[in-house]
Amino acid sequence: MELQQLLDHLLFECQHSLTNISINGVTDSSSDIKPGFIFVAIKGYQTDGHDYIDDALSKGAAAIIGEKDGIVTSIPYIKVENSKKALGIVSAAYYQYPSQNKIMIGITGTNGKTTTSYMVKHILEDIGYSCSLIGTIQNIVNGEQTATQNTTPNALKINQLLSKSNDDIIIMEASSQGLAEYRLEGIEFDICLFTNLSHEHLNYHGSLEQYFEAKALLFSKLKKGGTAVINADDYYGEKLLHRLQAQGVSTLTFGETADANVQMKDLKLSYPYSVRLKDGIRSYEVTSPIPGYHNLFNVTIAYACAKVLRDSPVEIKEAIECFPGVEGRFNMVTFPNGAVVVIDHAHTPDAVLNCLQTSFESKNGKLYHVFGFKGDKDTEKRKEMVKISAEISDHYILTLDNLNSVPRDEMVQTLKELHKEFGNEKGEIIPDRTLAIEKALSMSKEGDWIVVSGKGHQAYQHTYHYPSHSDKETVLFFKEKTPEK
Ligand SMILES: CC(=O)N[C@H]1[C@@H](OP(=O)(O)OP(=O)(O)OC[C@H]2O[C@@H](n3ccc(=O)[nH]c3=O)[C@H](O)[C@@H]2O)O[C@H](CO)[C@@H](O)[C@@H]1O[C@H](C)C(=O)N[C@@H](C)C(=O)N[C@H](CCC(=O)O)C(=O)O
Ligand SMILES: Nc1ncnc2c1ncn2[C@@H]1O[C@H](COP(=O)(O)OP(=O)(O)OP(=O)(O)O)[C@@H](O)[C@H]1O
Repeated sequence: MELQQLLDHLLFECQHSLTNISINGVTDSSSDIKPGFIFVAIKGYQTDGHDYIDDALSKGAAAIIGEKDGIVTSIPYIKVENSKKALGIVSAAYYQYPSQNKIMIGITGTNGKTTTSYMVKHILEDIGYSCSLIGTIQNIVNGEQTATQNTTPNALKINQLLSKSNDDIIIMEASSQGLAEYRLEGIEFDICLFTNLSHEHLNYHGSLEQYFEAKALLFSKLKKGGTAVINADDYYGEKLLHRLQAQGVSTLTFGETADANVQMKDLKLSYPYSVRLKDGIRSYEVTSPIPGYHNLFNVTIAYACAKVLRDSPVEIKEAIECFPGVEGRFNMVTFPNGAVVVIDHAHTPDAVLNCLQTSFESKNGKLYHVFGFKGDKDTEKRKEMVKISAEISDHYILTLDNLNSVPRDEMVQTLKELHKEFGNEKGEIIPDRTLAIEKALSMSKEGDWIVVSGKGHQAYQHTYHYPSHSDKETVLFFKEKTPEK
């Protein structure tokens, strides 16, 4: 492809002639540069891609894009305002704007993105579409699963996945960091979903308002004629709704609020969980295959999203009811003694509240809660999570989660302080996660529920007393060791 063609939508300065330069690929990683590539130098959190410009020259790059002034090279140096944004614009051009040729669904919100994305995929496949999925647990393209480092990968990776996909529809989770870091630059959507907004990632965004504005960026990427599907019960959902309506964007709302387009009525908050969805003059009772008030919302948003593409409520309802669930989202394991263990990814106060509340309403005995906090992440949310656990559970065990760069002793000290300040006499601290789970299990009896939250599908980052690699593996290991009654 001609270099000039790639730069069509980019604002830049360049001292070199840009004619007759052919580009064979785009990359922002010096290790992937091949002759004829354009190298986009990005200043990251760990490394500055501009330091690899000499490397790019020696590997035969045909042009460099960067945001630093005063760089002199023998090949065109294309100076832009923001390299991350430029990566999006250039990648979309190189892969010929693949998002324009697909039905694109983007999902944002604090909680429920992963669950909803899998549910939407399941429904749409059930009614005859093929779907790719880009999200937290994995990417699935043409039925092939690949590991992912980010919920929302960078713009280059997204365009590569889109151009590889032969599926009809792409369902993407859009994280606030992804949106703020221009990972969705150059991507357009047919349907954008807003699940909810609550306390999370404030270490990154600074305030709830800024966090909301990052989420709201997704909706500026709607194609002409696209639809925004919004939680009308949520304060920020309502704010977004008014903003989009003022811009003439087509919207579809859901929630318990009376004027929602898909109104949730008669919520049944015990097994079998169900909700009646009032959709215009029609009304459908839908049984949720996964427990919890929060999952009734996920069912509703998935219904509303599918309905935008195919107005077949009965087919959609039937598909929802046979949804198999998602790895690490309210996964229940029943022990021989009759206790139930729930493994859940809840790592925000709102998610912990939902997960504990659901377990509280389902238990027939005591409720135990094993949880911790990821190092380097939002620290402000921790006290709320401890307060909620102290309030709802009968006994909580604070334990370790991913430490990231935080030393173990420092995190244990943090747990002690949180326990002292916001917990109560019902709690204790067992740093080793596998021992914490073992302790909760040893206390449990028939009818008790044990919630192990925070990690869900994620593999352990550390080694513990028992040699397992995830909460699921730990729980199943103990289940195997427990004699049948
Ligand atoms: C803090 C953050 O956002 N980091 C993201 C960022 O990494 P970084 O800034 O550290 O990158 P870097 O290593 O400094 O490299 C900068 C540039 O130099 C280049 N480089 C680097 C080394 C080299 O030898 N040669 C070279 O060219 C790199 O290719 C890159 O272009 O850019 C990477 C590529 O896009 C991301 O994978 C990475 O996400 C990390 C893994 C991460 O954990 N991010 C979190 C904050 C995040 O984004 N989370 C959300 C989900 C949140 C949630 O809801 O739970 C997500 O979407 O994943
Ligand atoms: N609609 C919802 N409202 C509130 N909490 C929810 C909702 N859906 C799921 N949760 C809770 O949030 C946890 C994470 O759910 P899910 O993975 O679907 O969300 P997410 O937005 O993708 O989060 P992450 O990006 O961190 O994975 C679940 O394990 C559950 O405890």
